[in-house]
Amino acid sequence: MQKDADGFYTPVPAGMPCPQHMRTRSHAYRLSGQGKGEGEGGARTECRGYVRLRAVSVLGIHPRFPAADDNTDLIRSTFEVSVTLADQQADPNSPLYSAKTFEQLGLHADLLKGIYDMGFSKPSKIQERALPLLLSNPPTNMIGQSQSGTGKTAAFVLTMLSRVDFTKNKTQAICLAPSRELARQIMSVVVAMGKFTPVQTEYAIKDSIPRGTTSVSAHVVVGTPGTMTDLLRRKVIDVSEVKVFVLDEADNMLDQDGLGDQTLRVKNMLPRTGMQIILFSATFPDHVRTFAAKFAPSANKIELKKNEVTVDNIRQCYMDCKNEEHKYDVLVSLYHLLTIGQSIIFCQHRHTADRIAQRMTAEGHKVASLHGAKDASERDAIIDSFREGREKVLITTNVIARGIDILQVNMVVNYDLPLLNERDNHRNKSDARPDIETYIHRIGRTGRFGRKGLSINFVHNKETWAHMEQIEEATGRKIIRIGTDDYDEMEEQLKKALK
Ligand SMILES: Nc1ncnc2c1ncn2[C@@H]1O[C@H](COP(=O)(O)OP(=O)(O)OP(=O)(O)O)[C@@H](O)[C@H]1O
Repeated sequence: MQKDADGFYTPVPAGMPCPQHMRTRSHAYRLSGQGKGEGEGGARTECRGYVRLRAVSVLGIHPRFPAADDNTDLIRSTFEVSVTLADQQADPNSPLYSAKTFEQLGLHADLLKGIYDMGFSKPSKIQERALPLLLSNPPTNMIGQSQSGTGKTAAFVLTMLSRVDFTKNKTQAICLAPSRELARQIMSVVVAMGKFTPVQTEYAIKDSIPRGTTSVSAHVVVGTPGTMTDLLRRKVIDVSEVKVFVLDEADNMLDQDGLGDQTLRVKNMLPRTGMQIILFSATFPDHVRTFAAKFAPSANKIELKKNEVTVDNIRQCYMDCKNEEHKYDVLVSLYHLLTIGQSIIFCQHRHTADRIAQRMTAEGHKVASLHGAKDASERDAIIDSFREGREKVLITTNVIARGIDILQVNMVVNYDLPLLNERDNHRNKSDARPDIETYIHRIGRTGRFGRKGLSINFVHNKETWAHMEQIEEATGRKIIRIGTDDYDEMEEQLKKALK
C-alpha cells in the first residue's frame, strides 16, 4: 500500500496481483465484481486478491467487500474477478451504453493509457456524447446532465487534461466542487487519469496550502469555492492562462441559496474571454437552469427528461416507523444488514448524526459519523477510513450527499428525508418541502455504474409520509414498503433488491 503526498493511494496497475483491496477508486472498480451476483459487468479485468472469510453474509451474498488492514482472517483467493459490464454497456437504453470506443473520442494516447489503466474499457453514454463536444475547437461551453454514477467525472477530467499545455508551468484548469471530500475524490481521478502525463496538481481546500505560500502554478487546481476565492483574492494562483473552468454538481454550485454567490465570485476573478466553462450534474432544477445558461453562455447542452433522472438499478424502499424514537430502534435492528456491504445513513442535522453515532457506539456497534462541523483533518481521516472499508456504516448529513463514489456502498438510509433549506420553508413545520434533488443525489451514493443498490426511507408521521409521496411523484418511481417488525421479511426484501 502506498500513500502519496495528498494521502491518496497509488493505483495498482491492471492485472497486477492485489495485495490490498479497495485502495483506489480505479482499483476498487476492478475489484468490485468479485464473486457472484455481479454478472452485469463489461470491463474485464482480474484480480487475485485476498478475501475476508468473515465477510460471508447472512443473505448469502458473496464476500464482495474484503477490507481493512488486519491480515488475520485473510486468505489468498484464487478466483478471478471478471466484472462484465458488457451487457449493460451494450444496451442502448442504458446510461452506460456507447457505440464508440475511447479511441474514437479523440483522446491523447497518454490519456488513453490512463483510462485503460483505471480498468475502463468503453465509454458510458455521457462520455461518448460529451467528450467530442468538449474537445472540439474552438472550445465551447457545456451544460451536461447524466444520472448519478454514470461517469461524468471522467468526461470533465479528460477535458481538463486534454486542454493543458504541459510545457507551461501555469494553472490552466480550475475545478470546483461543493465539498472537500468530493474535491479530493476528483483529484484522485485527475491523478489516476493523468498518470502518464506530467500533470501537476494542487488543492484549493481548507488547510491544503501552507500559510505563507505566495504562488501556486499547478496545471490543474481542484477545490471548494470558499478556499478558491481566498486564494484568487490573494493572487496566490495566477489565473491568466486558465482555459477550463469546471463546476461539478453545478446546480448546487450555482444555487443562489447555496454556493451561488461564492462560485460567481470565483468566476469573476477568472479570464473573461477564451475560457471554456463546463457544468455537470445529475440534476438541474428549473430555478437553476436559467442562471446556468447565463453562467455558461452558448453552451452545448445534454439534458435528461424528468423521468430519466434516477437509475433503475437502485431499488427504493421505505419503512413505516411509529415515531422518532422508533426510527432509531429500526436502524439498530438493521445494523447487521447495513454491514454486509457498506452503507450511508443520512440525517438532516449534524447533531442527529452525532447523537445516533454515539448511541450506537455505546451499544457496541461500529459506526462512524461525518459532517461539516468536524475539522478538516478529521473529515479526511473518516472518509478515507470508510473508503478503505475499515468502517462499514457512515452516519452523515448532506455534506456527502453529492458525488461521493464508493462502489462498495450498497445501501443508503434516509433516516431523515431531505428537506429544503429551512429558510425556504415556512416556519410552520407542516409547510416544509422535500428536497427532491438532494434525495436523488443521496440515493445515488449506491448503485454506481450499473451496480445494484438499495435505498430505504424512514417515514414516521403524516409529514414525512407526504414528503415521500412528493418524492415519488417528482421522480416517477415507486417506493416499496418493507415491514419494520419482521426481520425475516426485511432480510428477504433486501436480498431481492441486491440480487
Ligand atoms: N467508462 C467507464 N467504464 C467503467 N467504469 C467507469 C467508466 N466511467 C466511469 N466509471 C466509474 O463509474 C463510477 C462512477 O463515476 P463518476 O463518479 O464519474 O459518476 P458521476 O456521474 O460523476 O456520479 P455523481 O452524479 O454521483 O457525481 C466511478 O467509480 C468511475 O470510476
